[in-house]
Amino acid sequence: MLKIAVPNKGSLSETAFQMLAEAGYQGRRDSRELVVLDPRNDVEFFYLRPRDIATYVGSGALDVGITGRDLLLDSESPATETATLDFGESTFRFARPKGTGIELETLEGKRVATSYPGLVGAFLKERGITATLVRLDGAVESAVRLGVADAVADVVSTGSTLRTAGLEIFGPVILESTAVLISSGTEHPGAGTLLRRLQGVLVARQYVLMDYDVRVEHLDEASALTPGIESPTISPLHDPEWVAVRSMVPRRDTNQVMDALYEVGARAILVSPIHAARI
Ligand SMILES: Nc1ncnc2c1ncn2[C@@H]1O[C@H](COP(=O)(O)OP(=O)(O)OP(=O)(O)O)[C@@H](O)[C@H]1O
Ligand SMILES: O=P(O)(O)OC[C@H]1O[C@H](OP(=O)(O)OP(=O)(O)O)[C@H](O)[C@@H]1O
Ligand SMILES: [Mg+2]
Repeated sequence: MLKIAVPNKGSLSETAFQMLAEAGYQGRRDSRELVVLDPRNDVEFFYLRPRDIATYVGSGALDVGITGRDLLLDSESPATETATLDFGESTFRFARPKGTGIELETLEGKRVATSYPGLVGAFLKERGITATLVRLDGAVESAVRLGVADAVADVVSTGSTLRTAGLEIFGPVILESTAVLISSGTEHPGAGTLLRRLQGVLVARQYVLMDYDVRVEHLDEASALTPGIESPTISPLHDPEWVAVRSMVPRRDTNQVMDALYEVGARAILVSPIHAARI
């Protein structure tokens, strides 16, 4: 039975839960449940703090898990990233009080507050900078104002928490993070199925199915606009001068592709959602 670690709370938990449900797995019915057995799929889910997931998977106690890349690296666990899951995107950055002019080079000897000392420590060490890391659990943006640090290093998404705290980003990007699937490294037959199912959910979310009719002489032009993942499906129509085309198109490009297809003479352009996919 495949043992899967999933976030029980925090920014990643809701989307992780939704993706697993879309992938056909049994979710928990009550937020107090910590372990959920899913015998139909031969898996067992362990609801854990996102920060602890890499530790459990790295130790081999659990086979795979969903967590953030930043949390995985911070943990220094031997677990490895096997796929990105395209949610929970964030950037890990240094920030300073507006106008103080602290730079990466001048962090030497200064105090940097962070909830990710493993990640920040490794980044500074690689660059030969020695700073004092002040480990905090959260809300690190307040650390400078409260006098326990000279700068902070934290997760930035919209940047509004930083702005509100009177801070500004400086220095290089420490890490581009996203939710990831991680593995203990031991090959488990169920792990491939989980990965394919989650990738199927991502494809179903990111693509639509586009159907249209086009005159044969414009087919090359039209299918160049809708190359699909492998190649578009071309079907004959009763009128031999026309063909029907079906292809997957990135959801965010839907309207631009429809406009361009119309321009090259395609008609009856129809778009439908994809419920599930196995690519
Ligand atoms: N505002 C955000 N936008 C996107 N991703 C975020 C955001 N905040 C945290 N994350 C990501 O979520 C993961 C952190 O999980 P965590 O459970 O600590 O989230 P959290 O929102 O900080 O929860 P909590 O603060 O309740 O512990 C990291 O991978 C981080 O990059
Ligand atoms: O750039 P933004 O969109 O403002 O998001 C970034 C903020 O979100 C997270 O905080 P969270 O809400 O998880 O609180 P925490 O600091 O207590 O973890 C993160 O630690 C930042 O503080
Ligand atoms: Mg947080």
